[in-house]
Amino acid sequence: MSQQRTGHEAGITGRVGAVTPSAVLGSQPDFPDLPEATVARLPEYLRALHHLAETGHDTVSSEGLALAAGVNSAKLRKDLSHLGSYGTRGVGYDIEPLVGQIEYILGLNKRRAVALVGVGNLGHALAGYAGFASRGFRIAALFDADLTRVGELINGIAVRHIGDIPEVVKSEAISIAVLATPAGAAQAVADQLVAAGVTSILNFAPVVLNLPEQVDVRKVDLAVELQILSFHEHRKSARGAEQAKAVARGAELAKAVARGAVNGSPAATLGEVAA
Ligand SMILES: NC(=O)c1ccc[n+]([C@@H]2O[C@H](COP(=O)([O-])OP(=O)(O)OC[C@H]3O[C@@H](n4cnc5c(N)ncnc54)[C@H](O)[C@@H]3O)[C@@H](O)[C@H]2O)c1
Repeated sequence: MSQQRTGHEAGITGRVGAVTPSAVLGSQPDFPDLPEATVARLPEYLRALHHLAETGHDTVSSEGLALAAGVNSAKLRKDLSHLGSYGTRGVGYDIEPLVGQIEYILGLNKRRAVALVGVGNLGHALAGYAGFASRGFRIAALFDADLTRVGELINGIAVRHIGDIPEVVKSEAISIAVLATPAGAAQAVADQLVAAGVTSILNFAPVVLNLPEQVDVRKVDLAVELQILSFHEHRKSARGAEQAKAVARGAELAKAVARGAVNGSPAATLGEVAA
């Protein structure tokens, strides 16, 4: 699933100084100079590194990590060099410190409380997803406007009414919210969340949110992903058709050459085929 920025949606866009391993792990953390595409790949490296650590590895080569993360190894080396991590020739990267570095950069060294608004089909699935906890997030609150849903327990968390957003966002120190309401309700709910103190929103509703500049919004749209795959399918079939035509033309050409060789006038027959 890819995530897209729309309108003023933001991520880490600025290049805000360099980082060294000691800056990451030391007492005076500085913030790294990271292109946004690198930021988008860091979670993949982290996932792959966790898996490698769980399967008993202490070190990994750049090729091994690139393969596990599904990226090109030159890109991976460049990304990790932004963190001041260059690996050791012949050994590769030490997994544990690299995990620490990436977690620090992604702000995952503390578990973040997340609110989810709109506990319908999608919201239920998200609220029940165990993967958030293992990746550093705690679903701290669930909200819905439908009173019949209020009080329902999902993974031990009771659904609250959206009227409780200000109180709960404050008491649970929530800065990130996931929006899974119908499109028509999304802007008003986002405004409520922001007024309560939320500063980052993961928006699943198919609508562009208009929010203050300082609020980071990421949009997830599976239909857009399918449309992109549809483009690739279309291109493959168009190319396939062209290739089939080229093969047919080649076969005609070969026949013409053969006929010409028999008749003694290949140039004329080649001209006929080309036409
Ligand atoms: N991004 C994606 O890939 C993707 C995939 C599926 C669905 N969606 C979108 O996610 C949203 C939810 O889809 P769904 O199938 O779960 O819908 P749903 O109708 O099952 O659930 C919507 C929930 O939002 C609640 N709600 C309505 N107004 C609200 C408000 N003002 N405040 C709080 N809660 C409110 C409803 O009571 C309901 O529980 C839709 O916008 C849908 O288009 C996105």
